[in-house]
Amino acid sequence: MALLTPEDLENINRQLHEADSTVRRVTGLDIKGVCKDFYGTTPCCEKVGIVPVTSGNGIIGNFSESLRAITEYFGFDSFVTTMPDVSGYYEAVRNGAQIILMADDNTFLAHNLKNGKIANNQPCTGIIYAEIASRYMKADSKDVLAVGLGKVGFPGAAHLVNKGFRVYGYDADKALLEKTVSDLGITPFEPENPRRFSIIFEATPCADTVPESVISDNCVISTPGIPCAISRELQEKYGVELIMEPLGIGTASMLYSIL
Ligand SMILES: NC(=O)C1=CN([C@@H]2O[C@H](COP(=O)(O)OP(=O)(O)OC[C@H]3O[C@@H](n4cnc5c(N)ncnc54)[C@H](O)[C@@H]3O)[C@@H](O)[C@H]2O)C=CC1
Ligand SMILES: N[C@@H](CCCCNC(=O)[C@H]1CCC=N1)C(=O)O
Repeated sequence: MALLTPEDLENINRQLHEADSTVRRVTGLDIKGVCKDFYGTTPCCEKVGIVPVTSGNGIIGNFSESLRAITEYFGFDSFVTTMPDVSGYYEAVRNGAQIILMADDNTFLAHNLKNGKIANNQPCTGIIYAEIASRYMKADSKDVLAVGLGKVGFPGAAHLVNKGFRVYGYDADKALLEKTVSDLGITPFEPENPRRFSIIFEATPCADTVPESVISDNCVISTPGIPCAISRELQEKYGVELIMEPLGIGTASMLYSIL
């Protein structure tokens, strides 16, 4: 699993603000507005306990601190426990947390202790980035290119199919692409005869996975994938609306989904 680095999370508040203004330009709503409209829920200062976890590759510098800044940005009352792991979980509950946020190297979860609802970051991230892309006000058709059909990309592509979009899918893993084509009934995209899209959704751990041949002027590229799916040069050349942020939008999706 591709893990975040402390560098990915630098200036998380600036990254969130920048992503929010792009989301507003693309959909007419800010991230809060999209989450509220999509999930039908609104935060009202729920107490969120953020528990650092030392397993596997261990604690990621400023991961917990970023989650605190993100939860505050979206209207929650949050704290990071002083202890990690089991002791931290105990500390969070004893200090009145209604929602637990914690992540090991494979699963990043949000658990609402009051209503029992639980969310996983990977599907929640794919679905919210796909939802934002699907709300692009200037889209010229219902055709979408989805690049990367893994733990984040597949749920996002499935969400776009469910919303009635014509999804053209691509993944470097041919077997996975074939399975996704049959599971979701999407069209396999062939890089050898490309066409241009006004909506592109990318979720891969590789850079430059969206070729120039598929980019149309002012298209939306909604991409949780890290590193970025296109170069700064291509983004400027085509006036691409790039929705890309390392942690906050996916975390908001998790939290709104369990309220
Ligand atoms: N921004 C955010 O909030 C979040 C970002 N992520 C990031 O999203 C990315 C995807 O995560 P997962 O879905 O969990 O990974 P995954 O490994 O389950 O799926 C990635 C997929 O991309 C495909 N792929 C790799 N290189 C490719 C290429 N050049 N062209 C086409 N397909 C290619 C792989 O075959 C794989 O199927 C990672 O970079 C991860 O760090 C994950 C969660 C949240
Ligand atoms: N155990 C560590 C956190 C590990 C998080 C690993 N997961 C990722 O990097 C995923 C989450 C969103 C994007 N990638 C800590 O508590 O500091």
